[in-house]
Amino acid sequence: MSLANGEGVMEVEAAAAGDRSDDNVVIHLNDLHFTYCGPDGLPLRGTPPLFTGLDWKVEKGSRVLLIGANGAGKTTVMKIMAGKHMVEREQCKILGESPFHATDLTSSGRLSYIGGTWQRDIAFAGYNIPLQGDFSALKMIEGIQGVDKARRERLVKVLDIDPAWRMHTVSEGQRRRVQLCIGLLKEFEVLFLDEVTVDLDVLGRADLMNFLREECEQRECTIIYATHIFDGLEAWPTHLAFFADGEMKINEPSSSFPELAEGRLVNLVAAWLRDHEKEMESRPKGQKREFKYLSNNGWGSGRSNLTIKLSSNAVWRC
Ligand SMILES: Nc1ncnc2c1ncn2[C@@H]1O[C@H](COP(=O)(O)OP(=O)(O)OP(=O)(O)O)[C@@H](O)[C@H]1O
Repeated sequence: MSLANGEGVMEVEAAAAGDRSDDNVVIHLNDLHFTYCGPDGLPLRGTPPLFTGLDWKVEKGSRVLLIGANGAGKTTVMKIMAGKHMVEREQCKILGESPFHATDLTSSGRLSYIGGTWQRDIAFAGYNIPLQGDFSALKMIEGIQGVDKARRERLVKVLDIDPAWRMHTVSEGQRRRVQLCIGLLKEFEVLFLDEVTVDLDVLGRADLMNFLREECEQRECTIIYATHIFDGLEAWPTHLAFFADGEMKINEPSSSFPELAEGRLVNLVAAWLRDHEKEMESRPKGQKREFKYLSNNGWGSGRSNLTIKLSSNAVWRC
């Protein structure tokens, strides 16, 4: 670029200003494209891509409530941001790095993802078997190396974990508490929480949310929390993000919503969902859409959860 004319100088200044305004951005989705693929690694024919150019920036220290209807794509986008699905490097940056490629982000604990139930696939036993075994909660928790002892003790207290619990006899809620403790042991910089409070009792949930809020305030870490349970959450988020149709429809600071101060978060969310439903209903039906698939995002947790929609399933019968 030539700096000889005034235009060039202005362009450089504008670029520098843009860089500066991004200094605090820790989560950056930039024209994100994503499609779930079939067993052959190709997009399922006729299935629309989930994201076709999703942009999102989140600043350091934010606590974002990620809101959206069932199937909107919250889990998928969180998994992409947690490095569990491969996308092009430039399309997803967490703490300045591509989370799929920069494995040190997750191994160091700087980026933590806690979601789903705590399950694994076990040969001959089946898929999604809850993690269990005749070992104690303490053994699991102490198995995580490089953790500050005071932090560990605090978390065990906050989550009200009895170190003597045997993991094969605990309830769902107790198992969830141990999962949360393990996910929070390291001092994360960015945390993705995907509907993890469903099994917690009211006090357990309140204590956890207070702990997370303190973490953000004291250490300036960033949390994205996807949930459908909004009771008592009004004072927690710094931002609300409403996600629908593969787009971030609303992404605003909490101060923009008087409903929060009035304790009516659930009404606000219900209105967004209803408006979106109406918008979908008013769209012309039966229109054939052309889909453009930009990249293949092959990760599928070791097995296919997909419906095979090919015209022939001969391969699968042989
Ligand atoms: N492994 C998969 N293979 C193919 N499609 C999938 C897979 N996982 C999810 N999907 C589809 O992607 C879409 C988004 O799912 P996702 O789980 O991200 O939504 P969500 O917003 O988290 O929903 P919920 O609120 O119900 O948890 C859904 O239409 C779902 O059917």
